[in-house]
Amino acid sequence: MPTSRRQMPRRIYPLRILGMGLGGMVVGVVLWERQASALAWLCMALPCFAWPHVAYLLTQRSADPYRTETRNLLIDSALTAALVPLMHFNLLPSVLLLTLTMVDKITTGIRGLWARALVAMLVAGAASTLLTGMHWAPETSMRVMVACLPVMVLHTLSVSIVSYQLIRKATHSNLMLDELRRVDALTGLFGRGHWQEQAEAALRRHHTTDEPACMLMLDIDHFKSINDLHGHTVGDEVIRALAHVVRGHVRAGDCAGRFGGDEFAIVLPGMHARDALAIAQRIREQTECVRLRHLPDLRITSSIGVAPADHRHSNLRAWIDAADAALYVAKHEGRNRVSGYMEPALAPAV
Ligand SMILES: Nc1nc2c(ncn2[C@@H]2O[C@H](COP(=O)(O)OP(=O)(O)OP(=O)(O)O)[C@@H](O)[C@H]2O)c(=O)[nH]1
Repeated sequence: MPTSRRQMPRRIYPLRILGMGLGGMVVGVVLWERQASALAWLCMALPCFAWPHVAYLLTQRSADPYRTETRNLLIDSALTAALVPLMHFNLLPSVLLLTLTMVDKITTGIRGLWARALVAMLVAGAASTLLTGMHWAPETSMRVMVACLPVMVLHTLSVSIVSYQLIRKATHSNLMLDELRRVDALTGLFGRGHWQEQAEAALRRHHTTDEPACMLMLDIDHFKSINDLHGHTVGDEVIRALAHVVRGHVRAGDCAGRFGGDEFAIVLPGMHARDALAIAQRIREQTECVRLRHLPDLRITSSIGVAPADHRHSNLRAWIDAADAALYVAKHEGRNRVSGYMEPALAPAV
């Protein structure tokens, strides 16, 4: 069961004490004004002051506290509606208490609870009218109006505070979701979706303003054998180490992402092919220097294809294909090298 559901009874307990207690005081003022019988006072005191504790005990002893609490919420509404005939339909407190109990049901976010509460209120209101008799005295005195004020103020404030907390929580969760969508969990580089959006933006800029941009497609050499020989955990470590190298060679405005398993893609906006090839060479050289602490003899190399953005690239796919083609050349020519699309392949700088 989600934590929020498990904590629901504990969260509601003090709110129920406060809400029912303040409601009880309003009803008490009405009963006092009309000099109600002791039985009427008892009928007010039990739901308003004893019920919150009974409800809490019920949830504490329940095998399914969430379900019990949902039922308790319906009982809250029924008890509130039963107070209305007891107050002889005194207009302001009746409308106020019925509205607030409905607001409480709606703000739980439990699907359909308000509709079930409405039924419970109608039944309880009718039953209470039958038992107490139909006495119609809707006028509200100034004294009762004043007694209603704390309920209005405190309820509005508490609902606002809860809404504020919920909005903060939802905003935080949305940010986390966005972060998960943007960032690859293993490497901390951009995930493929976000990388593609950035790459598309760079290509669009190239088409509209002629701003140069280059794409680097990097693949770890013989990565499958690293996995096969040393296991996937070591494979993951190698991927992370490569991501570290990549991160060390990109500027703030560049976009480095994990394209797939052992493949990385980097977009360098504003950069011409010559500079991009130099960066690719540095990344390749740095890859050779990577050492895992517990496997110092493991040698890692990478192959990198470089493709400048071109007006003939009608879409991102075409640009990626160009970088892939360059990567294929680098692999084909023996790996551990950089190959530029339309540029002659560069031998490893040893
Ligand atoms: N450890 C690990 N392995 C992965 C992950 N994603 C994909 N792989 C593995 O990466 C390997 C990819 O190998 P390839 O790039 O196809 O081939 P390669 O061995 O690198 O050969 P070349 O690229 O031709 O040098 C496959 O064995 C995948 O199972 C991952 O997140 N972690």
